[in-house]
Amino acid sequence: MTKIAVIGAGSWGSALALVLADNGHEVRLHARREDQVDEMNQCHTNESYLPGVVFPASIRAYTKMKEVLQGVSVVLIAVPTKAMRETMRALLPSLAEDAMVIHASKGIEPVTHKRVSEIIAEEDKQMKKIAHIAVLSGPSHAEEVALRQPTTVTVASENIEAAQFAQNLFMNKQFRVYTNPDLIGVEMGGALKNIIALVCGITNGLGLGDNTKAAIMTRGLAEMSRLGVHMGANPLTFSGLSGLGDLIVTCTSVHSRNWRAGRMIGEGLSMDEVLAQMGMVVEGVRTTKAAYELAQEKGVEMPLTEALNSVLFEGVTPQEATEQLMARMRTHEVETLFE
Ligand SMILES: NC(=O)c1ccc[n+]([C@@H]2O[C@H](COP(=O)([O-])OP(=O)(O)OC[C@H]3O[C@@H](n4cnc5c(N)ncnc54)[C@H](O)[C@@H]3O)[C@@H](O)[C@H]2O)c1
Ligand SMILES: O=P(O)(O)OC[C@H](O)CO
Repeated sequence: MTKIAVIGAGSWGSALALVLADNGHEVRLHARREDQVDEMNQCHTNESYLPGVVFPASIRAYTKMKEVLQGVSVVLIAVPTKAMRETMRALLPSLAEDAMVIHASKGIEPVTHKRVSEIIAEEDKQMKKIAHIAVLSGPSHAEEVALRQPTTVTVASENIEAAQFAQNLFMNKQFRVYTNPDLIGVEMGGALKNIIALVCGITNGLGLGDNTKAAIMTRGLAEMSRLGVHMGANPLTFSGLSGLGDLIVTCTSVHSRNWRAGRMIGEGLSMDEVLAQMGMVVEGVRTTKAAYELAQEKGVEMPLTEALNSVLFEGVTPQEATEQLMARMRTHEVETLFE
C-alpha cells in the first residue's frame, strides 16, 4: 500500500483516485474548492465532474497542498496543462525529497512548446526534489474508468523501473497498464490527438460523414507521427495506445470534450461561446496553437493543425478550411517511400 497525493479533482484526477483507492492505496485528493472537498469527504461524490459516481470512502480530500502532501512520496497530477506551472509552484515547497511525479495531462504549452514532463522538470530545476517523472496516457474517458469499464493505458518514463513502479500502482482487473520508455512519443500522442478530435467534431458539426472522419483520423495520425518523430519519438509509439488508441477514443466518442467542442464550432458557435458552455478543459485549443507554432518553427508539414489554427485564431470559416484542405497540392500518401 502506497500513500499517493492526487492533485486535481476534476474528471480525470477523481477517476484515477478511484482506481488507486480500489487498489488499496491511501489516496489524498487535492481540490481547489472547499465545497468540493466537503462533498468528497462527506458524500463521497463529485457531482460537478463525475455525476452519479460513488467514490471509495477511503479517499480523503483537502484544499491545502501542505496537508495533501503530508508523508507522500508519489504524486499524481491531473490538471489542465495551462495550470501545470502554477500547480508545480504550489506543491514543490511541500514535496518530499526524491519524490516520484506521475502526470496524466495531455497538452503542449504555447510559446515555450514544452511537453508536460518538461514543464515539471523545469519548475523543479532549483529545488531538485523529483527523482522520476512519468506520464500516464492512452484511450481513457474518465466517465468509463469511473464505471470500472475495461480500459488500457500506457505509462512512460525515461526510467523503465519508474514506469514499472507506476504500472504496479494502477494496474487492476479493469485497468490494464502497459509501459513504454518513449516519454516523448507518449506525451506527443496524447496532446496532438486532441487537435484531430476537434477537427473531427467540426466536420460532424458541418454535417459531414464517415468518409471525412476516416480521412481526418488517418491523415491526422500521419501528421501527429511526423511532428512526434521530428521531436525524437519512436514512430511505433503512434500506433499504440497513446497514439492510434487515443485518437480513436477521442475522435469517436460523445464523452470527448475536444470532439464536442469541435462539433459546436462546426455548428456555428464561436470559440468563446463553446468554451463558456463546456465548463471543463478543452486541451486541444491551446495545443493547436502550440503545435502549429512548433511545426512552423521546425518546418514540419501539419495541414490539419494549420487549418484548425486558422479556424480557431484567424477567422477562417470551417467551410473555407475544408475547401482549402481538399485543394492542397497532390502528394504521395507514404512520403518516405519516395524520398
Ligand atoms: N477527463 C478525461 O477523461 C481525461 C482522460 C485522460 C486525460 N485527461 C487529461 O487530464 C487533464 C485534466 O483534465 P480533466 O478532464 O480532469 O479536467 P477538468 O476540467 O475535468 O478538471 C480540471 C481540474 O483541474 C483543476 N485546476 C487546478 N488549477 C486549475 C486552473 N488554473 N485552471 C483550471 N483548472 C484548474 C480544476 O479545479 C479541476 O479540478 C487534462 O490535461 C486532460 O487532457 C482527461
Ligand atoms: O474529453 P477529452 O477530449 O479531453 O479526452 C479525454 C481523454 O483524453 C480520452 O483519452
